[in-house]
Amino acid sequence: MVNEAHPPRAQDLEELRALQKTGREKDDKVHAKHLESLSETLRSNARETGPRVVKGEPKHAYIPGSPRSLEASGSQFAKAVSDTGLKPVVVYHNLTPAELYEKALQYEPSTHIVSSGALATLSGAKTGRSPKDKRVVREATSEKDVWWGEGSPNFEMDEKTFVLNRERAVDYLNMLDRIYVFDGFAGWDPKARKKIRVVCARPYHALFMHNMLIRPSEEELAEFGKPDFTIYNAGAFPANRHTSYMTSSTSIDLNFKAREMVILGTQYAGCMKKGVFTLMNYWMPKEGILSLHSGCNEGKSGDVTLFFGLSGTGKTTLSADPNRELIGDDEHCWGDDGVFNIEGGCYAKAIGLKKENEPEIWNAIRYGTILENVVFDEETREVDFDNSKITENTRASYPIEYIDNAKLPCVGGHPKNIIMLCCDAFGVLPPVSRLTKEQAMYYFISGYTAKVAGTEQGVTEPEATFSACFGSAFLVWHPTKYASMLAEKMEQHGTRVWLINTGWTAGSYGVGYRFKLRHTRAIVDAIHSGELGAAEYETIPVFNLQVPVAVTNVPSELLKPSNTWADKDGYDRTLNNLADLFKSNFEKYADGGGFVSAEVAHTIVKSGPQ
Ligand SMILES: Nc1ncnc2c1ncn2[C@@H]1O[C@H](COP(=O)(O)OP(=O)(O)OP(=O)(O)O)[C@@H](O)[C@H]1O
Ligand SMILES: O=C([O-])CC(=O)C(=O)O
Ligand SMILES: [Ca+2]
Ligand SMILES: [Mn+2]
Repeated sequence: MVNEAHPPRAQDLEELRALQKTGREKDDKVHAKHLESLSETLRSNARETGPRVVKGEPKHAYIPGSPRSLEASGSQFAKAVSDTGLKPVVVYHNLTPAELYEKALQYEPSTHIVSSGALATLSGAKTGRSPKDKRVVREATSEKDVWWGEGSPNFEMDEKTFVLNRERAVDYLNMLDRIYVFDGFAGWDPKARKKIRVVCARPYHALFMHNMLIRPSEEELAEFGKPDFTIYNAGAFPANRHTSYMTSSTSIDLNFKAREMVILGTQYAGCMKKGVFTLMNYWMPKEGILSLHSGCNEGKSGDVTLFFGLSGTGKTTLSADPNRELIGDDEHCWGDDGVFNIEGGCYAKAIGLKKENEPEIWNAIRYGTILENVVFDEETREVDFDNSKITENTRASYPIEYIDNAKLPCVGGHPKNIIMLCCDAFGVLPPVSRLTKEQAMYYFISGYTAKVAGTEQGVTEPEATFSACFGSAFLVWHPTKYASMLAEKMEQHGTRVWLINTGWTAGSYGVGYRFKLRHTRAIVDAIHSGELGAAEYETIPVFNLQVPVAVTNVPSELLKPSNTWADKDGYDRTLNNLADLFKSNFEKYADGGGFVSAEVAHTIVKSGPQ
């Protein structure tokens, strides 16, 4: 029976659908300004003006003779269009997560919704950063500031080659049916923040930067204007291997003078966030602000802690603390007013994630969160966080406010404590030590961690990594520039420094085991409660590190690794071997790098292992 009491409000389906959505009047002037600015961003080097940029679905942008109409007529020449001047570019500017979900699900075959509501996707062949393919343009305005040569992460490129790669990326983007732009900020201090524009081909990349940058308000977006820096992400398109300097089909190129970055041949989203970080590592020290690869949180009394550490050492895991407000998990600046986060979101390692161990991160994995390269059940859409079939480096990207006790805005006072994290797979460094000022410099410049050599069967030898300032891959200036700024700030604010090993004990990887997360957390709690500031210490040999005799909720025998090794000779040998690795790594800093005197450098060297 038809219910005549409720006659339809619409006469046909189209009318019915029109009733479904409401919209607000948009300011035409703001709209036109955005289109003009987007067109300028997409201008190729070879043209006076940018392409015709339109908003809305491509069908509205249909023009006779365009590649679309050729495509519609079944022409085999559909894709063979060289004249981008006649092709309109449909640009989606600062879409909301809901809109980006829809685009991703519609156009990206590898993108799915999982049971928590998060968006699972694949980054393609590259599932981690490509530091060897990162290049910095050598040009007059920045040349003298940049750390070049041996040990530096900044492989050079000339301006001409950058233009070639930029053109390749821009042409690729202009030929697509639809592209995505996200405008946002880097840096929570309004005085220091930079306007970042990301142009990309994949909705997933736009959602990633929506999560990772600081999201502008409607007013801020209306007044955004010219960006300070633009990222062209053409990651699905390879670099031309015949171009100078290209060592592979991947190329990530930074140009400080042009204020641009070009990504070719990698879709791993982390490249974009660490590109922004590299930029800040160049710009911030120029303004007297120290940028750091670190997590950050704040206690109830307003005491701030920075967590330094290389990838996988525990910055994200340990900065998420139920008793403390999260300021950020990966990139911070320390200026005259205190600290501020660079980012608007977190990028957590997801491998082995368990609700019991990391409830804050677990709960952040929901609608709006991107899950990169995870494996899930085809029917139930339950994620198997233990599965590393695609990569060990599975990741979750979410806005910082998805962590319940995040502090917004993400700023804090001057740090009371600095915790330097390492994951020592050799199993010889103590779970916690208190560092002197000189030791703090030594361990900061050394930037030690040791990874397990690989996930292959039978490979048990850990591999030591020394990465200056716990993030050499992202540095622009010489490491001693950051180190001398850190020394000055710590001195001025009386910051205490601790070294925590979140890695192995009772033997190297393969024999011993990784410190339990609950023990590491108990150590962090003891630092924050003041317990370790007042504790009794003894000094262990070779590294001359001061180790507490007792820590609440940590078995005392764990505090000195020599206690936990069954093979005592093996312990001594491994300890001395690691000391030698530290010493030979530090040789290159013995002269102070021009930023600290040779005399100061000498006292720092003396504080390392002997
Ligand atoms: N004792 C421990 N302390 C800290 N983390 C531990 C410990 N034991 C295991 N882990 C695991 O180690 C990993 C630490 O990774 P985390 O994401 O915190 O690294 P990160 O320092 O933030 O690196 P990145 O800069 O790459 O983001 C997590 O997967 C965590 O579950
Ligand atoms: O940059 C990335 O891809 C992840 C990260 O935080 C790091 O490696 O330090
Ligand atoms: Ca992290
Ligand atoms: Mn990081």
